[in-house]
Amino acid sequence: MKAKRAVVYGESVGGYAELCAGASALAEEVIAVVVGSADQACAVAELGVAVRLLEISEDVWLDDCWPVLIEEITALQPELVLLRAGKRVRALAGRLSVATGMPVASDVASLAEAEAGFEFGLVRYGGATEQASVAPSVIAIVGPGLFAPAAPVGGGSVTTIDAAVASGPIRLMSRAPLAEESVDLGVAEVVVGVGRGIGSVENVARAAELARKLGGELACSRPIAEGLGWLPKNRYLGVSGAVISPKVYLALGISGQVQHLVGVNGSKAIVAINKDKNAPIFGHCDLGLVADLEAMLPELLDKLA
Ligand SMILES: Cc1cc2nc3c(=O)[nH]c(=O)nc-3n(C[C@H](O)[C@H](O)[C@H](O)COP(=O)(O)OP(=O)(O)OC[C@H]3O[C@@H](n4cnc5c(N)ncnc54)[C@H](O)[C@@H]3O)c2cc1C
Repeated sequence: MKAKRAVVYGESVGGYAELCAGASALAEEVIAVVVGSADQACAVAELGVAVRLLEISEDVWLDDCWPVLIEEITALQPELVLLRAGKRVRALAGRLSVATGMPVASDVASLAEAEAGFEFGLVRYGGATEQASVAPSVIAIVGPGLFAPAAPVGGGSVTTIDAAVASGPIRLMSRAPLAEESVDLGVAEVVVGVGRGIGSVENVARAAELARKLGGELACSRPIAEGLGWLPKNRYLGVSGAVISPKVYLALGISGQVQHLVGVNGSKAIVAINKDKNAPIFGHCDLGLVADLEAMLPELLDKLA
């Protein structure tokens, strides 16, 4: 049976589009809580949902908003809360769980209606297995790609939450632009991932060019971002990085360890190029090419010129 009410919190409009689609399949009423500006709230309302907006200025520390948000969500008495996975969201989920008594399901791999509540699969052991659980109500932390995004249909509404945000012990002193450019790999339809087999910074630039020609985004395995520092950390995929589900994931010189695959095995198609025919990635891809990237990359770029 469908739940009566779901509340979603998605951080970006793309995040809300996915969560609203998932929530409306599972609950009769969907309410989106937005922390930010009226413009952001209107963009979310375009998805056809009721938005509760906590309007804040840029100098408000987001964590200070949690008490208001928690009070708001608790009063709404939802059976389902969907939170888009992100760095700050786990702290919100824990505090919300204490306030509402609802359990938190993090790393959710599947979510469906059950006879009395919800049945969800949780990623375990770095993606090696999935554990099924059932609960009458749940706060689910959901990564990109679990639900196909809802298209804007209009007809939503925006109501402002009338509450003051009190300053906590941490004060926001100033803001500076991020040194890393921001990227939402979760919304790209084509992702080109480079691993250690890419071999050089020059080849990373070639892979970036390939991604651009394919209309996609460039991503990588963890060692490329954390060890070699050839790409920023927000571009690595996997259990400790971003999780994607593009139409096509092109893995270049990636061995296919489970920690990486957790981030990409929601892709509709995985195409892999690796010079080692025994590389584990070949056991997980739809199309595999045993080839040396030193020769293959220029050829691919040439073909797409
Ligand atoms: C707790 C923990 C968390 C982790 N989290 C993540 C994570 O989130 N994401 C992640 O990616 N990793 C993660 N890792 C690391 C993970 O275990 C692997 O070490 C990593 O994914 C391997 O990266 P790689 O495939 O780029 O490199 P390698 O395993 O070194 O593979 C390189 C591949 O390139 C191929 N190759 C070499 N030269 C060429 C060439 N010229 N042409 C074609 N192919 C070539 C080789 O045959 C090889 O298969 C984690 C590890 C731990 C312990």
